[in-house]
Amino acid sequence: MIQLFHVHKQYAGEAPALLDVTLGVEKGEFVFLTGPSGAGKSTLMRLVFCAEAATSGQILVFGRNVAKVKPSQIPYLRRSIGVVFQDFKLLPDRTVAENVAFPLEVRGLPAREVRRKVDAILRSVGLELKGGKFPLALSGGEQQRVAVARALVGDPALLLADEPTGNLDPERTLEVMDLLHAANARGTTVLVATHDRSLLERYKKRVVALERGRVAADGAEIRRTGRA
Ligand SMILES: Nc1ncnc2c1ncn2[C@@H]1O[C@H](COP(=O)(O)OP(=O)(O)OP(=O)(O)O)[C@@H](O)[C@H]1O
Repeated sequence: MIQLFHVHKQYAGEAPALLDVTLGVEKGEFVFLTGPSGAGKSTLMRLVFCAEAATSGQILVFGRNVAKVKPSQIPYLRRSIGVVFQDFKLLPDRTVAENVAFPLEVRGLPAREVRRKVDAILRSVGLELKGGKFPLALSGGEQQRVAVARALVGDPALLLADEPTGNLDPERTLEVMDLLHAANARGTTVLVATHDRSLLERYKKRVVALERGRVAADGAEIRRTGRA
C-alpha cells in the first residue's frame, strides 16, 4: 500500500527531515508513527500524500511511484486517501455538513447518498446536531472530529492522520480512535502520527518510531523477532 525506499527529505538550511527511510505499510495494516517533535512524522505523511516531493529515494503509494504521478493526476490519487492534517483546514465558509460532503461531491455521488453518508458519519462522531453550523462556531475538539468525519466519509483505501486526537479530551480521544479502528476493520489502511504513548499501549498496533528523521524502531519487526 505504501513503500518508501531510502527516502531522504531535506529542507533548505535545515538538518534532514527524513534520512534514509525504508518502510513498508501493507494493505489493511494499522500503524502508529511516533517520535519526538521534529522527528519527521508530518513530513513522511506529506510525502505520501504528494503534498511535497522527496529529495531522493522512492515512494510507492498504491503501487505507483509518486515522483512519476503527473500533477494533473494527483487529485485522482488523493481520492483514495483520507487525511487529517493540521494544515488541511476545514473550509470556513461551508457548514460542517458541507465540509464533510465535499469529498463525496467531487466524486459525483448522488445527493441523496451524500446526505445519507454525511448524516451517518456525523452521528458516529457525535456531531449530528452541528451539521448546519460553520466550523468557526465549533470548539477545537469538535472541529477535529469534523476533520476525522471528512477523512472517513468516503471509506478511503488509506487514511493518513497527523495527531488526530491532539485537541481532544480522553473520552473523545477514545471515540476518535475507535472510529479509526472501525475504519481499519472495514478495510482502510491506517497510518496515525501521535505523541500519545497511552494510545500506543492501549491499541497494541505496529509502532514505527522516528528519531531525527530515521526509523529508530519498528514494532512489527520487534514482534516478529520476538524481542518484545
Ligand atoms: N516546510 C518546511 N520548511 C523547512 N523545514 C521544515 C518544513 N517542514 C518541516 N521542517 C523541518 O523538518 C523537521 C521534521 O518536521 P516534521 O514536522 O516532519 O516533524 P514531526 O515529527 O511531525 O514534529 P511534530 O510532532 O512537532 O509535528 C523539523 O526539523 C522541521 O523543522
